Amino acid sequence: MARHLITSALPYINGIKHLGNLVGSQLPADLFARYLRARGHEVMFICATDEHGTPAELAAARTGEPVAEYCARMHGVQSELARGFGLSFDHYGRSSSDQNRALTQHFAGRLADNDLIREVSERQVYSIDDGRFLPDRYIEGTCPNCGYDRARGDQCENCTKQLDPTDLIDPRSAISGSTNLEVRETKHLYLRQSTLKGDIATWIDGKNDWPILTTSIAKKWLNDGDGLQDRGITRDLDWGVPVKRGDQDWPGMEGKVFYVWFDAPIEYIGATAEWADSNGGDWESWWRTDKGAGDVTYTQFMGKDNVPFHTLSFPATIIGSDEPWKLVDYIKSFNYLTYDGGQFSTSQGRGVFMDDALEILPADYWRWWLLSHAPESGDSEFTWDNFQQSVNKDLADVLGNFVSRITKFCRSKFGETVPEGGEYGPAETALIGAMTARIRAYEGHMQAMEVRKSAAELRAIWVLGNEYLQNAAPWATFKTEPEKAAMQVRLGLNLIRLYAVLSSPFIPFSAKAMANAMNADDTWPDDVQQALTTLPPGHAFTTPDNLFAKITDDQRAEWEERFNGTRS
Ligand SMILES: Nc1ncnc2c1ncn2[C@@H]1O[C@H](COP(=O)(O)OP(=O)(O)OP(=O)(O)O)[C@@H](O)[C@H]1O
Ligand SMILES: [Zn+2]
Repeated sequence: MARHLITSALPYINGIKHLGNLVGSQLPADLFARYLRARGHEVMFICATDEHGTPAELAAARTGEPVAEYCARMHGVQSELARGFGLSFDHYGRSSSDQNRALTQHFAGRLADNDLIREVSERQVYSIDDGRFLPDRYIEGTCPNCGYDRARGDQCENCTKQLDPTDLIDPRSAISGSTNLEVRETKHLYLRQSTLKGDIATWIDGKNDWPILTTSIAKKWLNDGDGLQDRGITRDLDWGVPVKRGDQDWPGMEGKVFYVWFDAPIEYIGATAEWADSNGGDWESWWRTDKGAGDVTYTQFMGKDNVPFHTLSFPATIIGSDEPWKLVDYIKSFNYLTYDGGQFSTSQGRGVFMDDALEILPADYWRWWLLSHAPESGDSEFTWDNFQQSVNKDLADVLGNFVSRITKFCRSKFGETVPEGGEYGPAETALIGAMTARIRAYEGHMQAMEVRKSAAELRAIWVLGNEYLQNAAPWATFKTEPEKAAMQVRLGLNLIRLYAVLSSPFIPFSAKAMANAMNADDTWPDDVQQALTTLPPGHAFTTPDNLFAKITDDQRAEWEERFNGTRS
């Protein structure tokens, strides 16, 4: 048994996540966590909402709630949806927690002690009417690059150019619209990442087994242009972790908070501390190599835009602290899922969002499609047509049909108990051989986090059973050799149990329904031949309702229409 720490990129708090967010981080992390648990490993699976930063404040301002209340409410909404999708977090925390606040201040203090923080005096736009600075998205104006008149202080959405608030032409406050602005001097803390460049480069260079997507992004930021740059880690905002040096005040930094990207990854640790505080566990044994985390394997999951922060900034914080914190061992990154010829977009409400998805179909339908089409080697596209085909073929025709045929046939001829009699012949021996080879391949892909290959292998395992059933044809055998038919059905019922165990990381709800129907445990099939005798003659089962309903053409057309615009 090994110990595995798994984290998913933190979903941002300002709204409900879309299917792209789900398949780019939380869902594959859940797949891996469920697989490792099924193999008997000790797993700590952590996620949390990322709650600081200007988009949260602006979203709260739109609903009229105080930002802390807005975040608490949205955390509740996201937790509920996570449960609905079967995301099996050991803890789903909040980056605004007391634990994260203390840890963030602690890291900043350590970095300062190690001379890795410098103070920079910079010019920022100040709104006289609002009585505050206007960082990032708090300011809008005309883009100096393309002339778009609603560019934001951090980026122009039209031409994607990264901006500084002082670059904007005709700037105005995003809060009040006021143009009564001036540029004022303000002091900020910068993390001296450039000093750590050598250490980080050496660390990345040692990661030969990481996905190329991960290392290529890291190396680009490390080496392109002037190389790794120092980064501002504070902001003139109210909402966030107050700037402190450990538990001491930081002279000159009064009223400022840490930048959201500084405190968000620290919340992986913070959320584990939250877990420990509510469950009585030992969080340090997962994170401190001097306190038991030496044997932990740590894997992170995220979409490609989050890679720089996880390969450079967060490691700079960890390495720079010069304390024995656990560094990530493997970063599984994803390309983007696109929606029907365009991008998923939270700000524009484009695509399918987690709440709507669960309203129209059960979670397993989405889990299966998303994981079997995960954007691993390149972007992948969601289309309703592809979704319908994949659900109908893989889930309904292959798996669902197998379960239904075996159980219904058995019930009609032998009753709802596993029948006895008959001996394996060559067909069964061949099946067990083929099944064993495929299951071992499946394990290899799952261990390597090859999500699509794992899905393809699982599907092939389902197909093997279907082909066996088609050839064995117990409904025909029964007429002349009832004992042989009994053996075939017994094997089929045991295959259902086997499928429940193997499929549970992908489709946990349906797997549970299958296991419940078979009154079976969830022991992993280390020995396939033996696993197929788990349900002995006389063992009672119940015939499950149809596991999967097919998506009709009418439904597909209706949903295509319903989700082809944007939602507010
Ligand atoms: N279309 C996508 N496909 C795959 N992963 C995505 C996609 N969009 C975002 N992600 C990933 O989803 C995770 C959660 O992201 P987050 O909640 O911060 O939203 P985001 O990146 O701001 O996306 P959006 O701008 O669409 O709201 C991150 O790991 C991010 O990289
Ligand atoms: Zn522009």
